[in-house]
Amino acid sequence: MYLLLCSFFSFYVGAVVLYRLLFHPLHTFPGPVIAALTDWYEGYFNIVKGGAFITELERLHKVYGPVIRIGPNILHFNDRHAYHDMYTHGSTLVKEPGYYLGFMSHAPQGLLSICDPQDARDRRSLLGPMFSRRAVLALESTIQNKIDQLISLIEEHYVSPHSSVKMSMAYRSVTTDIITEYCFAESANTLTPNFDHPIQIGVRELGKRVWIQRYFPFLNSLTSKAPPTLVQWLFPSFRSYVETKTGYEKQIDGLIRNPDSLSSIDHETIYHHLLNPEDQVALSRTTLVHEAFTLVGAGSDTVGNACTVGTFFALKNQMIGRKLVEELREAWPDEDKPLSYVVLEKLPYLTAFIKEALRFSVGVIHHIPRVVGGAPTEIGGHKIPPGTVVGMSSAFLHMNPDVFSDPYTFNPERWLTQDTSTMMFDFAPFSKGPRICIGLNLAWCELYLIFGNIFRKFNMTLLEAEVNERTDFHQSFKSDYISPYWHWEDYRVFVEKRI
Ligand code: HEM
Repeated sequence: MYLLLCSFFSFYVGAVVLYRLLFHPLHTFPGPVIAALTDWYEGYFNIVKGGAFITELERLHKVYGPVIRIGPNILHFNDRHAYHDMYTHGSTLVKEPGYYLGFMSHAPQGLLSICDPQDARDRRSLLGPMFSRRAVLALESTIQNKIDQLISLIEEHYVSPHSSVKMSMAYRSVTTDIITEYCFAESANTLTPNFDHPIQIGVRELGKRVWIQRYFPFLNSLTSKAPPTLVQWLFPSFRSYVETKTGYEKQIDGLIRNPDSLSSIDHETIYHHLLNPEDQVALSRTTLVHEAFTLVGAGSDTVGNACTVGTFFALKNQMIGRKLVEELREAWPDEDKPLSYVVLEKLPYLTAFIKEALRFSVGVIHHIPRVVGGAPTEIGGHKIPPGTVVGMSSAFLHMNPDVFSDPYTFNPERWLTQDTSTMMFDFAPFSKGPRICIGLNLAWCELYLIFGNIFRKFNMTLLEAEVNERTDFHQSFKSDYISPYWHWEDYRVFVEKRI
């Protein structure tokens, strides 16, 4: 019996190997043999090598060319035309459920994980008004208030030659407080003097487990079904997740019990749009909790990351920092009076700087996988069979020397040239097409206000000793945990008040 089972198993494995190597519709695409056989090729780099698949992709494209087979049924491209075929014009391609329901297994009913195009359109139509430019301008003062809190904390605790600020944590604290206040009119209040609120520490730690969650989503189902106290006891690092979830549930339960209380909330929130939608079925309590997790997750680290990267390069290259400050000082002579977003966004150097920060910080560094629909589709000049999973990390788009000359140099000046249309077409920090980031208006506003205030009000100096000079994409200076993790991101700065 044992022998029979072994023979059957060997026969099965042999047949799968033969099929994947010789008969699978993707068998003519180049790539490592092991990747053609198993999805665990990518899994190995993601989990065992700590987010190193992005570096491996760079190597593979050098060896095999612009299109490579990175899994039995997955192709990765390094070709700007392919990017636009998949995302910009790719409304027929849909999100790949295995990926989204895996890494978002704590919030599968939130917008980010919705794969069906009609369902996504429905949800976007509910959330869209909350994140329109008009809505962002209407809530600008709530964003500015949080930035004022950040400025006060830095002034009170760090304007001294004896202390320094870890900017990544300062930025993540302010962006978390902004997104929670903006969405719920209830800030998470993570802006604390040491910028070490447990939510911040927890999120960064849990972020590094995103690949475990992606490949073993059932672990999340288990923890979400178990009593919260047991989860916290078994996994102390889940504490902030459990507490955050309980906080969302409390607010949502209160609103469901007493919908009239919506009118007494300080300002418009997502619940004004999501509770009792006019032309859609009411969203369940679970869906509301998942949406809250999605918006906070998508809207905090991303902006914090762009701020961390931009500040690093503005301080590393003093010329960039000087130009920023000169422009800000001229436009904003009295720093005690706030300067509005609509004025800041007209400043050419600040605008160029923010675009460069977004280009360099990439946004979402992992390729965002899409599935080819019912008919073969042309992508980057290749006929791709239905059912194939395709993708391209926007790091390859942003670091393409044919469009962004000397791409590994952080250079805001590139955006000050006459014609930036080709660069703008390939500028995709928020992705493109029907599933483009829904929070991009809010993100731009935050970036102008945060950079504007920080560089106008403080003179910052990088603690050189802590800085790893490597900023090119060919070295292992970054990790792909869906968001990028920069190995130098924990740099610290000395701060002086600018007079
Ligand atoms: C610099 C800041 C930001 C960057 C670089 C960024 C980047 C992105 C990218 C690349 C996507 C596509 C992801 C995918 O298809 O898998 C996305 C989607 C999304 N983003 Fe952002 N984002 C930023 C800020 C925000 C903010 C402030 C919010 C707050 C509301 C937000 C909410 C979302 C949501 C809900 C989605 C899913 C949209 C959908 O699937 O239809 N993002 N973002």
